[in-house]
Parts: sequence; structure tokens; C-alpha cells
Amino acid sequence: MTLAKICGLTTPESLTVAVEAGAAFVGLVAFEKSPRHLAPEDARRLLDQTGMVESRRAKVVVVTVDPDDALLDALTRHVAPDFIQLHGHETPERAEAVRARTGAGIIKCLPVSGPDDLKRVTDWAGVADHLMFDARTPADAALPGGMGLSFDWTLLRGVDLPRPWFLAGGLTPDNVTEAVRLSGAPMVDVSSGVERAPGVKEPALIRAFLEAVGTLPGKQSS
Ligand SMILES: O=C(O)c1ccccc1NCC(=O)[C@H](O)[C@H](O)COP(=O)(O)O
Repeated sequence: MTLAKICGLTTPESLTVAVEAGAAFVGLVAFEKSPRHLAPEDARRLLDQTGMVESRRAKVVVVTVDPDDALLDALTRHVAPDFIQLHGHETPERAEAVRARTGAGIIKCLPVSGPDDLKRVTDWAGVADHLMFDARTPADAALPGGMGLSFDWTLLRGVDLPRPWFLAGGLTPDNVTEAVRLSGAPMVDVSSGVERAPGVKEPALIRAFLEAVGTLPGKQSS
């Protein structure tokens, strides 16, 4: 079974659709430059509005970019996420400190534009619970993720990876089947591919994406 994360959810409607349609992970973005940004208090309100605090029907992931301790403390207090996704230039040492400070699991995103980018994987073997491979955004891009950009999925095929991993970047309901076939990904992540405008999720696209993922054969990730 291929597992899916729907990222950048900001409304009760889209969060509910994602969970009910089978997302294993739901992502909330805590990064002020993002159109999907939620302050910790707003993230908590969203979880409360959808009953997610009690049910935890999907794992809650908060996406951060080089978070400082004040943000981590606020996220822990208000959200208590299952995972913190590190989407910046964090080192393995900083990731260990984030885990110790928050008690959350760690998803480390590694940007990919070519085969050399996969060499960094070994640094994260004993540190991250999950890895994420996302398209490297241009140096002048507004955001380091959530840009709808993809990379050569075949780079990941047959690569021995030390942790369960997500394929991310430019996935859509129409291409996710091919992306998993070419990469061998056990888990997939999407944001802009299920939006009608930046930061505005489209429930029908969330359902279509999760339906496509649900039909995939594949390895069960842990
Ligand atoms: O989504 C954002 O706004 C964002 C901002 C800053 C850092 C990371 C961000 N998103 C991280 C994700 O996990 C996205 O789902 C991932 O980059 C894939 O995005 P997309 O290509 O739009 O599907």
C-alpha cells in the first residue's frame, strides 16, 4: 500500500476531505512566507474544528523551514504534532535537537536536482524517521517547497534508502501513478497539485489524488 500526505491544508473542509479519503499524513505549514501558513494557534484551531485532536485519524505533520526554538515550543504547546518536517538547511545535529525539544518524529526533506543530491542520504540514516525527496527550487524562488516543481523520478529507482521515504514535488492526480512506478516510492506527498489556486485546496482534486494512490500496488512502509 502506498501512503499519502496531503500538505498545506488550511480549512476544516479540506482537512476533513483528506482524512476521510484516506490520507495517512496531513501537513500544516508553519512558514510565514507561504500562502498556506498557519500560526500555531490557528493550526490548533483547525485541528479542533475537525476533531483531529482526539481522533488523530491521520498523522499530523507540521512543515517548518529552519525553525527557531520559539516556534518549536509554540508548535509543541498548541499542536503537539506527530512529525515535524524540516524543509530548510537543518543539519542532522539540529534535527536531533528538534526531536529532543519537541518529542515529535522527524521528516527531513532533501532537495533534488541531480544524482549527487542523493549522497546526503547517509547523513540522515540514524536521525530522520522519514525522508522526503522534493524538487530543488531555484535560488530566487519564493518558497523552498510547495511550488509544483518536479524532478527526474527515475533517480530514485532502485536506490537503497535507509528510511521510509516520500516522493514530493509536482505530483498530481494524473501523474502520481507514473511517478510511483518510475521511482518506487512507498509514500507520496502533494500540495499544489490538489489546489485550484496557490494555497486554496480543491476537495475534488484531493479525492482524485487519494483515489489514484489507493489503486497503486506497492510496499507497505513502516
Ligand atoms: O507548501 C508550502 O507552502 C511550503 C513552504 C515552505 C516549505 C515547504 C512547503 N511545502 C512542503 C511540502 O511538503 C510540499 O507538499 C512539497 O514541497 C510538494 O509541494 P508541491 O510540489 O506543491 O506538491
